Amino acid sequence: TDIPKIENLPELPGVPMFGSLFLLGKHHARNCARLAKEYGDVFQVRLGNRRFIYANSFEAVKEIWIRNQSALMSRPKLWTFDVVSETQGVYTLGTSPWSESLKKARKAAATALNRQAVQTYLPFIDLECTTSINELFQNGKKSYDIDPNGYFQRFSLNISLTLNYGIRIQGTVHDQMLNEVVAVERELGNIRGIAHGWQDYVPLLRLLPGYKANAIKFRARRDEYLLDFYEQLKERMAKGTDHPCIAGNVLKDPEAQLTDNELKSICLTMVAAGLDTLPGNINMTIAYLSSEHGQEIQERMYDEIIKSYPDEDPWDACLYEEKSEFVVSFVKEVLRYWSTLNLSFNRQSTKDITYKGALIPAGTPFLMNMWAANHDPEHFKDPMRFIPDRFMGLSTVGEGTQHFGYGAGTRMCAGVHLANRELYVVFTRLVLAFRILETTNPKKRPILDTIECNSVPTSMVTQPKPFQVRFVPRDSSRLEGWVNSSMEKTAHL
Ligand code: HEM
Repeated sequence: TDIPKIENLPELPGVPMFGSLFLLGKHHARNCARLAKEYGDVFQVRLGNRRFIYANSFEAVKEIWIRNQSALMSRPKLWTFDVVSETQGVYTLGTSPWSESLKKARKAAATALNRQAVQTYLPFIDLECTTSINELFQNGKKSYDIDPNGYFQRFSLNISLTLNYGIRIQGTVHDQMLNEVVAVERELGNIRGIAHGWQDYVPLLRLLPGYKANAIKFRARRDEYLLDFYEQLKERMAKGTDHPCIAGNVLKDPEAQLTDNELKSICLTMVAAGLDTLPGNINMTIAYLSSEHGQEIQERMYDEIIKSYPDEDPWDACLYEEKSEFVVSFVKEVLRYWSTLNLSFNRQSTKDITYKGALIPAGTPFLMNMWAANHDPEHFKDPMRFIPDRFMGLSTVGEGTQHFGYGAGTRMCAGVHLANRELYVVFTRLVLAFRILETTNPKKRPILDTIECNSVPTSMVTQPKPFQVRFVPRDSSRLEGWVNSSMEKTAHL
């Protein structure tokens, strides 16, 4: 292995050349959680010729990712993803190893995504959320049974495009560009999945045709739409019709502190970052809400929302203030329960770390088994149950990390404020607008197991297997009123 065996730290059994790849199979998260019962919650694993440290409990993640955060700031490079980034010369912020340049680009992105900045994006959340709910409403008139996937992919992508380039996809969920971006980013997400490509760990496999060609093909398709978005922005700037946005601000500022590659890295990140994570959470939660327990949750949630906004219109007010403690707790439970990035993004240490007597040298890659930490029975009561009010009574400040849905420590998700507000608004409005029911066709019903629901188990992010639910408007004329008022308010965007 690249890193020699670490003393005083359990190691999973393996075979020559492949290490523990066969043992871990496609479901690293669940298999490691099982193996942790035998080998301890932190162990070393040989994946081909690379050595990784896996952390599989809430306490272990807290110890390594939070208490040792200054030592865990980098990301390892993997062969296939390197091919994707080869000619472009840039990584997304989430895949970049630590460097001064990354620090600058990350700071620029973090400023554009901080709590204050998110307040200025509320009209975009209003527009995109209304567009998706309205399309569900209109399509529901033809058939109540709908697969919600595309609706929230467009929601997420359009917000990213608006923030970054000042543009949005105007089409329906069948729009060609939307589907191209979703398909390509999904494949790139697969490539980044730790369990996906054994060629990352077994160099001999790289000689087989296909791996490199596939990565290059998807990289080329991504380059094409990134260029297209960039050109659209430049065209608008030339005509003076551009909207304020991250890329535009950098381009217009003669003293911009960012290089071309740093800007490119931000653009790449913005397009990719929320595209699967956010819809994965929304869609699996819609699936859950259609279940028997989901019916109870929807009724409680509806009452709680109405109670929390007594003198205001909740459709509008939920944009500005997260007044319902129940919905806030529900959102946290969504992130904990589904753990859609079930192995988070891997990290690499920049300094030695000592863990329970084991000296782990700088340069070692680490994997947070987010799924295992978020379902750790030592930390969470009934971890396998979805309990919407689980986090009620816990203040958002001073209670430490409550779940690891956004990772932890120095390289924690930079989009957390935006994502939290998006989830709060989407769930509040969905419950105000509809009763989400099970479809009458049993074959189209969702799989609700947090691991089995994933159509590509080796991917980086959970991609729900296709399913349908019924969206039945609670009150069509009220919903029409809400849609019309939001559309009027956001018409200028
Ligand atoms: C529900 C939605 C989301 C989830 C569950 C999620 C989760 C994550 C996780 C687990 C990481 C890795 C953190 C770590 O290494 O500890 C991450 C990184 C990141 N996320 Fe998110 N994310 C979401 C939405 C977003 C959005 C909407 C954006 C921005 C538009 C965003 C921007 C980023 C960036 C820039 C990083 C890289 C941070 C770094 O490496 O320094 N995320 N996210």
